[in-house]
Amino acid sequence: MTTRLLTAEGLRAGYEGPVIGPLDFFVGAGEVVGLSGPNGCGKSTIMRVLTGEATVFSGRITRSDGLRLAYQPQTGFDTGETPLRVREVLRLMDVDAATLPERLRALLDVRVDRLSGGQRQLLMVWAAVGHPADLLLLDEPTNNLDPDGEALLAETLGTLGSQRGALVISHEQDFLRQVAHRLVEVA
Ligand SMILES: Nc1ncnc2c1ncn2[C@@H]1O[C@H](COP(=O)(O)OP(=O)(O)OP(=O)(O)O)[C@@H](O)[C@H]1O
Repeated sequence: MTTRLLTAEGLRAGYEGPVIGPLDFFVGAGEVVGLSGPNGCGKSTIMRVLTGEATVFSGRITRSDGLRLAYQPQTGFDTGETPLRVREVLRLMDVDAATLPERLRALLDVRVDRLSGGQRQLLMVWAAVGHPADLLLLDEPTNNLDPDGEALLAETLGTLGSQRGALVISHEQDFLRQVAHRLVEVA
């Protein structure tokens, strides 16, 4: 049987009160699982349960022992006034620059506050993909990506290997169908 990295059972979660559930799904090692559903149905909330930003009201979500997570939030990150360069951000995030695709390696010495929207998105996505984590949480990773960036991401998710898994939220049905082994519909 596949090792389960993450298992949700009767999960009801949210903020002041539940906004999702009850929901059952799992992510096995070697699997990419897609989360789809309309705006506001609670897809990001599932990821926020794992980062501690949302609350479990009933049911549960279980991680495999010692599971390491990498999270690419939909909203991106703010480096504020500090003029960090791409290589410094990656170092802070414990990401090996050698794992980056060529088009991002060319940006290593650029200040992150001077990246274009798509370059910034590529950086966020590869900060998660390049992190030595067992489970990748990618929230709308294709936002702002051009077709080459999207193809590169699809290819990378296809070669995660048998030990790692990914939970991917996307409104792009074609992309999800291409990368996901299974889809979970969040109503
Ligand atoms: N911090 C918060 N406090 C209270 N309610 C919130 C908070 N964040 C999100 N919500 C609400 O929870 C519900 C689910 O939001 P969530 O962001 O999980 O949806 P989503 O499916 O990811 O949406 P989208 O596809 O638009 O990104 C929405 O009704 C939203 O208004």
